[in-house]
Amino acid sequence: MFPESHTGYSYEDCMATAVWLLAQTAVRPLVGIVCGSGLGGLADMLKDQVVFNYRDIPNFPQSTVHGHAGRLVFGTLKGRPCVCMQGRFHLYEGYPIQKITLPMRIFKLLGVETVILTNAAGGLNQDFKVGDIMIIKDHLNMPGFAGNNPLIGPNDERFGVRFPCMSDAYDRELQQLAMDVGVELGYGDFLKEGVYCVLGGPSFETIAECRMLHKLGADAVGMSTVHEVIVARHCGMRVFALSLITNKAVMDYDSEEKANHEEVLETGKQRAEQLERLVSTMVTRIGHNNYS
Ligand SMILES: O=P(O)(O)O[C@H]1O[C@H](CO)[C@@H](O)[C@H]1O
Ligand SMILES: Nc1nc2[nH]cnc2c(=O)[nH]1
Repeated sequence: MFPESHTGYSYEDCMATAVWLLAQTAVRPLVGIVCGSGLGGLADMLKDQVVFNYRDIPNFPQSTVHGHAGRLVFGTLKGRPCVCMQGRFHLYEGYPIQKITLPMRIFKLLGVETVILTNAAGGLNQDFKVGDIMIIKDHLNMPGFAGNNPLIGPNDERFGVRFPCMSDAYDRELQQLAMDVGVELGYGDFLKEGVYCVLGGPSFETIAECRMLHKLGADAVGMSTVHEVIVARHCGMRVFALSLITNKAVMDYDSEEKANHEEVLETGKQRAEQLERLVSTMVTRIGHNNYS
């Protein structure tokens, strides 16, 4: 049904990748960042970079999407050790769901405690504008409803429990921190919060689908993040995620608008600076070791 859907990636495989990476950099990251479409500039903020192309990392998939560079960048962000995925993997690229989420387990084995995920998304909430930043407070996992969940297959307790809780997936303290930092930076007018819905893609939604998702309680729709969140929470990392609203979902049969990837990348460029400042300021204020 799904590509290689039951071939997991063993603890030993993940450990081998983590050990390989740790042998080549002195950076011991506590924060892991995932850059969404057109948001790879976040990785460029890291100082004293050690960069790996995905193709050179054992067991790593390759980025195939325009706007996802395919580099794992280690470095420091205002003195804090970080690792940053400049490019993520999506279901529609044809990878098994376990493979697109593999980097979360490698983050864990590298010592990462907090994961910050970003994405580009279509706005369903009628109060949202293009360029708004939505702090994700919850998600709707549509592929999960159809039986496609990254934790399907044998469970290795060294990563986490068989049935992980998801009602606390998005850390509330980090949501509040983002709101506080955003307001301090003067971003209050375009900082929102809401529910992100993941679909498989790569086709964008029909008008009827957008209307349905909105009725179901989704504020934004995209094709990523949720699978990574599930795997990150399963192995006990703290999660913060945000969506840049890059386009308005088309909800009206009279509309002439058409979702397209060029607009997504263009909006990313326009908001890059604020998004980078928001994330980097958050990183300097995140406590570690028992989340102090
Ligand atoms: O979620 P990210 O990786 O930001 O990318 C989003 O942008 C692409 C569509 O333009 C899709 O891949 C969608 O998921
Ligand atoms: N599914 C989906 N993904 C997106 N990524 C950026 N915009 C969109 C959108 O409108 N729909």
